[in-house]
Amino acid sequence: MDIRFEQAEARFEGRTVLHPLTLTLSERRIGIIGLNGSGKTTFARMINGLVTPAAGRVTVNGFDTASDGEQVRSAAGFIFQNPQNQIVLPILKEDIALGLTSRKLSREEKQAEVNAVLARFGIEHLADRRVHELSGGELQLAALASVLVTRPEILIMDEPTNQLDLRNRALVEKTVHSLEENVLVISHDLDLIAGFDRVLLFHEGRLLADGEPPAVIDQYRTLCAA
Ligand SMILES: Nc1ncnc2c1ncn2[C@@H]1O[C@H](COP(=O)(O)OP(=O)(O)OP(=O)(O)O)[C@@H](O)[C@H]1O
Repeated sequence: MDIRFEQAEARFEGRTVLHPLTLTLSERRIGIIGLNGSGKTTFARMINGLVTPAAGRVTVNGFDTASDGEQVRSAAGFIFQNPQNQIVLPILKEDIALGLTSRKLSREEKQAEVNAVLARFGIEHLADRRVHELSGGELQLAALASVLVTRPEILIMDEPTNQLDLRNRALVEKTVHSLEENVLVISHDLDLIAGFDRVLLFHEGRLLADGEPPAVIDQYRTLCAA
């Protein structure tokens, strides 16, 4: 994984939401923290081209997010804050199969891929369930499965444990730690990112701290106490 921000800036309606930022990301587990409205989601969305820079550029494995959207999105999958927003079809296995549309696979091969990804998260029993009937934790795992079936190298997750009870939170945490993919996680759950390789702290649209979890988390606590 090679993600580069080169003086990349984000603006909405003329207002700078992320000030020009230059950095390279290559670590396997990266946490993104900061107060509400500090620019975390905007930063994450810039990585897979959902937000394109108003100035500067962002590249993923050498592909420019502004001009090579397709390559960028196939390398970097995004799991939204509300997973129900990204599930399109009513039955889980059909929704997951949708992610395989662009691959030239037979019906049987598609079925095998869907089964494999469901098994990976221990949710085979949910294959025929209606998505709107799933619990928050099940939905979170279903969203993971629907993105990972496309085999992205990088997985970006926006507050994956936010609405979960302790049990489902533990389940999603365990899953995040066991993923082979490179993972970037925006989270207010400091336990989740404590064991990560690198943490980025955003504040008022700027990168305030960047380093190993203990020091950056300490700085965040100081900021919250101020
Ligand atoms: N599409 C948009 N149009 C206008 N303003 C936006 C848009 N998206 C984000 N913003 C603004 O950009 C700023 C940063 O928002 P962002 O969602 O990146 O913050 P965040 O750190 O992820 O916040 P939270 O923890 O609350 O999810 C906020 O002031 C927000 O109102």
